[in-house]
Amino acid sequence: MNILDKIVIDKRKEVNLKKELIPIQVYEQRPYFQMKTRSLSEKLRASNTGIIAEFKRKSPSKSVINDTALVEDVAIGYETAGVCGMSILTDEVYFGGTMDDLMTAREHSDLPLLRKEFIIDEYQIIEAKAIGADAILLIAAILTKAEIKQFSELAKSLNLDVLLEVHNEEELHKSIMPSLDMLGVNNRNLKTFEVNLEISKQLSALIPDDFVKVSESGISSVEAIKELQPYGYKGFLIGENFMKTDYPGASATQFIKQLSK
Ligand SMILES: O=P(O)(O)OC[C@@H](O)[C@@H](O)c1c[nH]c2ccccc12
Repeated sequence: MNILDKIVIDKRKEVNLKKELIPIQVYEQRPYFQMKTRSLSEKLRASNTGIIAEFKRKSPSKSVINDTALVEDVAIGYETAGVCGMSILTDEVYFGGTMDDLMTAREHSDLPLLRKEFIIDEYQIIEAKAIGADAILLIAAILTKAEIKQFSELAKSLNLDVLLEVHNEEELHKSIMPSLDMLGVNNRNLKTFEVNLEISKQLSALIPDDFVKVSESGISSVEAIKELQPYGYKGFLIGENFMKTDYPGASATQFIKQLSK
């Protein structure tokens, strides 16, 4: 069994348990549930840099990346750096994130916030809105076409932006539908952890122009972004390159300065 299959099995158990503890109606009463959301895709479209910076403590591929940085410091740092949005892992078992991380970032910043989660149930989308997210990630590798449609339409009805992530042509073909805002190409194969930026280049021509194109993972230099921009990419999701440093916000500031030159 690959790691992605394992994560999904655990996630189903986790969500089923949570559903019994916290009914959806409770989430629908939360103040953030009524909050006006900020559009990540519009911000990317209007930006010349397009950085989505991630808060990631650890990952199955790298183990610990940063276990001392505080999410509030990083959120403020990223916002000061001028990123377009912040991605926050809320998976605890494999990525060391929590829903509290997202709520803390929400309290300290006005950035569009992407809930980075393995979404396999509508419940997690309601939850995302209730904790203050502006956008959700959907991963084509773990969803059927019908689920992608159902989940993205629910997200749109809550005014959440949708970033749909693919890693190959087959996933891309089953995913293209009007209820998505952003199409992300993950340069990392979630089953083998192999990273290759060429995947973004190869798939770019197959993504219709109505979607904001995002290149995800393994981006560690300004040069890499300059290389991807001619392929139509407007968004760049960067985690480890910032998080592996002592001051992720300061690293993002340096990076964006260099990119805007
Ligand atoms: O740390 P990196 O290599 O810059 O990658 C960030 C982000 O793209 C990565 O964390 C990611 C992309 N898709 C995911 C899906 C689930 C968990 C994590 C991810």
